[in-house]
Amino acid sequence: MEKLKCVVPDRLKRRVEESHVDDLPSLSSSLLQLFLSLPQFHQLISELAAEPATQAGLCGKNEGAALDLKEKGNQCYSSGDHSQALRCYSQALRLAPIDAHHTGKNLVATLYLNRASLFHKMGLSMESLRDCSRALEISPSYPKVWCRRGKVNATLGNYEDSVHDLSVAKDMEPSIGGKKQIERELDMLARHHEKKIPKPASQKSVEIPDVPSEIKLQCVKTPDKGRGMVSQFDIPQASLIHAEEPYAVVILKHCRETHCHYCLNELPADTIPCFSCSLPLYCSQHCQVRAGGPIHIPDTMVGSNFKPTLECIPEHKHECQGVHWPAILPSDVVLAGRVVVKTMEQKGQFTDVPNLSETLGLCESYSKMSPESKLELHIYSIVLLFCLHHSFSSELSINGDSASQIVILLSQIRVNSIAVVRMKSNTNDSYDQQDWFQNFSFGEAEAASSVEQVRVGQALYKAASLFNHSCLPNIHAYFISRTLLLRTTEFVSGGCPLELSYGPPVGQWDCKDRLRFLEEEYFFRCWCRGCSEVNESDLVISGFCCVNPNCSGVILDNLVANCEKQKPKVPETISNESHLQVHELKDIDIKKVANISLDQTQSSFHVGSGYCLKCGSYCNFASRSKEVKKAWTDFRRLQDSIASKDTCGTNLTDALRSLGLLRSILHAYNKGIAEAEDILAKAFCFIGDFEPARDHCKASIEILEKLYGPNHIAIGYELAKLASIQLALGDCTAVYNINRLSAMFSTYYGPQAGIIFPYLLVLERERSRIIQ
Ligand SMILES: C[S@@+](CC[C@H](N)C(=O)[O-])C[C@H]1O[C@@H](n2cnc3c(N)ncnc32)[C@H](O)[C@@H]1O
Repeated sequence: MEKLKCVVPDRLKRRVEESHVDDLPSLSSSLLQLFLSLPQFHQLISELAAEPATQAGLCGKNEGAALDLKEKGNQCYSSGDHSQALRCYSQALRLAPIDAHHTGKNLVATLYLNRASLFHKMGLSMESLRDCSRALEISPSYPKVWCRRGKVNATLGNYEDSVHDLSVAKDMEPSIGGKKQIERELDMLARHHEKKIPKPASQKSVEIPDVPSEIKLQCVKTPDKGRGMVSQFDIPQASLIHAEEPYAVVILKHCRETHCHYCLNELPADTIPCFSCSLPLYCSQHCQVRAGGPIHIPDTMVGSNFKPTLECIPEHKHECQGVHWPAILPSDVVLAGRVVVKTMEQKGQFTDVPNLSETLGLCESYSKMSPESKLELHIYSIVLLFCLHHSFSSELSINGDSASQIVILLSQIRVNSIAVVRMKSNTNDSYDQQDWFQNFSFGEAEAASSVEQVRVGQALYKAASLFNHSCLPNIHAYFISRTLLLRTTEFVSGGCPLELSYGPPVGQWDCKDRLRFLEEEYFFRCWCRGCSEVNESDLVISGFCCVNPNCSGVILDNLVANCEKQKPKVPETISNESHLQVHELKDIDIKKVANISLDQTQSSFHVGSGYCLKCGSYCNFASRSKEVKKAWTDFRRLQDSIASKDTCGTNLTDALRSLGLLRSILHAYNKGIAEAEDILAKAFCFIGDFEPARDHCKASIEILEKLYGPNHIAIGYELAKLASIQLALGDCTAVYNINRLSAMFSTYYGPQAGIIFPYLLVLERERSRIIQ
């Protein structure tokens, strides 16, 4: 990419810099001419798009490597290194061509059989059963697989299935010795079969609820946010208002080895690879078929030139010929490829990239992008066009019009695609133990109740792209597999905009940071209520306290003050505003003073770095900031000592002293104090001193309630930690906090709360135990 950027002459770079959407076809055409004349461009395309000449390519199948891994897996199995054996077999499955044979057997079927035997040995019977069935689908006349599946079914208590499988194995087994061995298995099975054990429950499948028919949404034109969605009628809090499957989706690179490339859920141990390339991994055949297409394999294909038959229009199909580009190009470019292919297939035309703006109806951001980003879009659009020409349709014309359509699409993806996230949650079996809370570890509770969301994919949802952003959102987005669900987090009256948060909301970041994030990521100046009206959270979140001990005012730094001054609307009444976030600030008059101070026509106060908004007293902001920075080194040290499981005696004392300092310098609701209190809670839990841990956790929550409002989901995660500490202390007030967090989670996630956040179920079980 950098090499291609460098060869673009300044004259063309200037054209890119000044270009608008209307200029794109001729500009794309000029860039295309340029690249076509460059040998390094052709070299790049052949590396990305040509099928690997040798089987050793990055994404191609590789029989030799698969056989080596199979051997290594067998050795590890024999020496008892089960986890390494599993890695070897799974990697071999990824590399083995579907038509490869070894010692007269299909290699893939043999690998599934070997992995099934390993799973059986490891006690993973369901995984073993699934692998046996996969092997039989490929090679239905493989007696060893029938025999293994018979044994696994016996372990699972599936008596009839077991007898059936072993009987088939016996009939197929060519050797007398082998037949006798299977007969012995059958006899043993009959002796041990006293009573039939019920089959284990099949894998959990999550129902996606329907949006109630009375929820009617409308797309309207707004004065400063383009189109937006509103409700036609009043909608109660916690209502599901929208559910949508993605138009296209792609897994992020860092999740390729850990999450299913189709549904984006975490991978089980018995992963399934793609039949045609070595890139994707799937959690089930269901996902593999949807992504790569079903496969029908005759058992009699030894030595034949077998090519798998791919049916329907699976999304990975055009990328899966062992070519490198899906592994190398950025995720949003691969996503663009999927969108182009899907659109062309839907239209049934394969020569020109269709007019995507018309087809998708999404807003674009091209003109607002930096010259550097624009040039990147142009280069990627041409590269992608060549890759699609090679892997998808050789009829696809390579011209300025098609390339410019892809430039627009890439700019649409920048502002309309949604990150698919998963909650990082520890579903450790130890939660099932009765005495878990007696052996409580804050680290475990924190991992379990972690607020951390991991981005696993990037997707385009056509209808959901019409929802605008607000830093004070009234709807919440979450995912079940790849389905996007939107739920109201408050009562929304008919005609009101329905807006979700594209980034950190009010309470998490101050206004200047939010504005910068939205400008950089989505190219717009946010005009939501949180960024256009003064709110208390933004004033105090990074504020300092007044030097005057009798004043409860707040002192802002220069950047925050400037940002607040630019808010065009300062609400005149404070107490009657129903939507205000912070209802019970002790020093509510900060807001009144802020309103006057920030409205420069009415105020004689200085609003700038170092002046108190309430009394106008001045403090040396720079020197106080330095003290705060220094205090934070103590908290970092404490965090490090917890992370390295050191005893933190002096570090804890230093951090406690620094908390006092922070409290004397920062405003009482500064987010930094909440973070410091949280670290202290963790440290006290670490040393098993739960009472101070509880107090620090509560102190942190009190501040967060002021910043986010009392019912925000961010408080829910903190309440999960507090309730865990209270349970460890045998403190029954945990019940109150569990009730609160249950209510919060069902507002945000409805009946799926326990799936999204499994730790909630653990806490609810504890609550039932206490109440009984
Ligand atoms: C995903 S789209 C939302 C639908 C869009 N308004 C439309 O007409 O298609 C995102 C774009 O909407 C606009 N937008 C969304 N929220 C906004 C806000 N709070 N303030 C200003 N513009 C906003 C921006 O132009 C942004 O790039």
